[in-house]
Amino acid sequence: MIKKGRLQQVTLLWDFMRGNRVLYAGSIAAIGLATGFGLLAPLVLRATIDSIIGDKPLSETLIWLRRLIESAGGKEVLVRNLWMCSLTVIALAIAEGVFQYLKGRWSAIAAESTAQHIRDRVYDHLQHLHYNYHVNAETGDLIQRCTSDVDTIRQFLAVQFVEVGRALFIIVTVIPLMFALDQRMALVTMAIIPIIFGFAYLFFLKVQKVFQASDEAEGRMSTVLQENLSGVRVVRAFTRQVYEIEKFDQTNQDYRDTTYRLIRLLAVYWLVSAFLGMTQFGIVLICGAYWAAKGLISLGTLVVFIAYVDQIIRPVRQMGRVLTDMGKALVALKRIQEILAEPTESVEQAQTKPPIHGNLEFRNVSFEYEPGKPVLQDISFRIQSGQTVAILGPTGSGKTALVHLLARLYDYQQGSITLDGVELKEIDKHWLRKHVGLVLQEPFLFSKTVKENIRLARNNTQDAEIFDAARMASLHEVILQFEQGYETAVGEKGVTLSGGQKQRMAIARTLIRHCPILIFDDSLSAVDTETDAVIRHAIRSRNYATTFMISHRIATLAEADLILVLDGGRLVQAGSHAELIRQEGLYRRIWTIQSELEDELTQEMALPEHPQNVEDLGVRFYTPESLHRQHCEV
Ligand SMILES: Nc1ncnc2c1ncn2[C@@H]1O[C@H](COP(=O)(O)OP(=O)(O)OP(=O)(O)O)[C@@H](O)[C@H]1O
Repeated sequence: MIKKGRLQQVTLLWDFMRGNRVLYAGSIAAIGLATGFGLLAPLVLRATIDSIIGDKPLSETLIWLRRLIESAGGKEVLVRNLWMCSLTVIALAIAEGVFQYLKGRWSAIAAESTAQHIRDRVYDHLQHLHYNYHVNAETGDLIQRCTSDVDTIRQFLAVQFVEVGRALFIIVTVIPLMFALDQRMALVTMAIIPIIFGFAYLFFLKVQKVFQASDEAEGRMSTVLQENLSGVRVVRAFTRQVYEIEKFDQTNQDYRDTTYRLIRLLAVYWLVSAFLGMTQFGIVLICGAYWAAKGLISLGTLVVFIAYVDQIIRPVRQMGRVLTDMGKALVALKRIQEILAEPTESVEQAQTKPPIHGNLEFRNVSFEYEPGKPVLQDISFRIQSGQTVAILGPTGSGKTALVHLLARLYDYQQGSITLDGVELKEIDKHWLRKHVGLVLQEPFLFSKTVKENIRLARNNTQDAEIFDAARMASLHEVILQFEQGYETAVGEKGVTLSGGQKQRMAIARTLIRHCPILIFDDSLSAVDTETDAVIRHAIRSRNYATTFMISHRIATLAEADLILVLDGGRLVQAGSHAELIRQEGLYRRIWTIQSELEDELTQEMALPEHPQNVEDLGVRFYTPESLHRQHCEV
């Protein structure tokens, strides 16, 4: 009985084959015809040996062969023109070749098209999965599923799938034909076939597990490789090369070992099945020769059975390979099915698309990523459209979580958030995200030009608008200094740019969207204090958006209309800068430390013997915010 999981995979494969099923059917028909022509040639030889060269009556040959012989002028004509028999055999071989070619061509086209269809579908599904899925997914493993797993399915469909058609064709044609020719010889020809088939099936069961292990080992190796390449700068900075090399070596070795096991198993399979096949051949030869010598079968019949034993053994031996590749394809299908089974971001019915101005109210909002582990608890505050809210708090206090809720990247479990009076959960997610500009903590730049990277947020943005946004992000002058200006290519993740430049580019990219709600998640951390102020003022003077600003730098937060101080997921303080420095609490403590450090720094820089270059003072390393982080983490 087919297991439920396997049935689902077969159903999925059938679904993937949609649009190409006629081609698959065509290629199965072609392989059937090719096999058919291959089977006819020995029959022509038999008639030639037994009834044209020999003296067996024509009545003993198959009816259609008799007709063919008669239409060619009968035995007398053919015995003088044996080349006609040879020509028939050659014509049959050509016909077999043509249909083999058609089978190969059609199945390859269908398989390529199916693979394209699978990749499209998986990619499309990945685009619609929940944000959290991508946060937790291993990119290397996902890439492997979208590429090498799809290729495994493609190979199975292109080569082995139609082989099943050949095997079926042989079962329904050759076996009855053999019994019609000679029952004893037919039984002898099939004596070992069940053993070969049983062995192929056992091998399939064994090898399937090894294939899965090999596939998983490859996935682990790809993940290590991908993570290492993405984080190569961290690896270098922490001189972790040796550790990373050892880690890669380990996964690489695991992959090699499982692949070795696989190769060993395959080698054993081909060896044993070849031995069984040759034994079967030997039995046919010995019995056939013995019965032919005794006159129980004709020489032509012996030739036919010698040809047929090979015709049968080849696909039966191949069955092991077919089943193995099918096992591999089923494993690959299972891994693809796992992605497709992941629920996409729910597209709730009757979601509203209200005009968005940016008046927000949080009422007793609580949120957890995982059940039982609250990240935000009982958060309440209210802000008007166009106001700026600053969020301060120790690492892990829930600042990012709070702004994630605003874009509905996650939904809160308790309380209520209203945007312009409408409950946030009732607003269409895509509509909301169109109106919320989120600059992430770690900006990602694509391997495109500077201009393309900024335009990414809005396709039809005019150059003038891009320049304007870059000016607001204090980036325009910097870009103009690049050799090719806005046409400069930035590598994957913008390796040619500094951290601050990347952050400013991400800001410019968000600004061109003119969203009524803007969120800067610690997006100015790599920018120096002065540029930070310039950017903030430019944004404030030109934008009327409700702005959320997460930062560890008091100078960045001080001008906000409302400052929220989070600690352990709770809102411990809220108010303006003036109000908060009058209160005992986290905000005043951080402000005091940062102010003292700033003063010390100013004094030191004023001393003539000290270098004037801020970088030389190591200021980036000892900035108030880095000390604040240490303070907050205590
Ligand atoms: N996808 C996630 N799944 C489960 N837990 C998460 C997830 N993302 C964050 N967390 C946890 O939620 C808590 C709050 O994280 P959050 O990123 O909001 O903190 P933060 O205040 O922004 O910190 P930082 O200043 O370091 O950016 C942390 O304990 C973090 O480990």
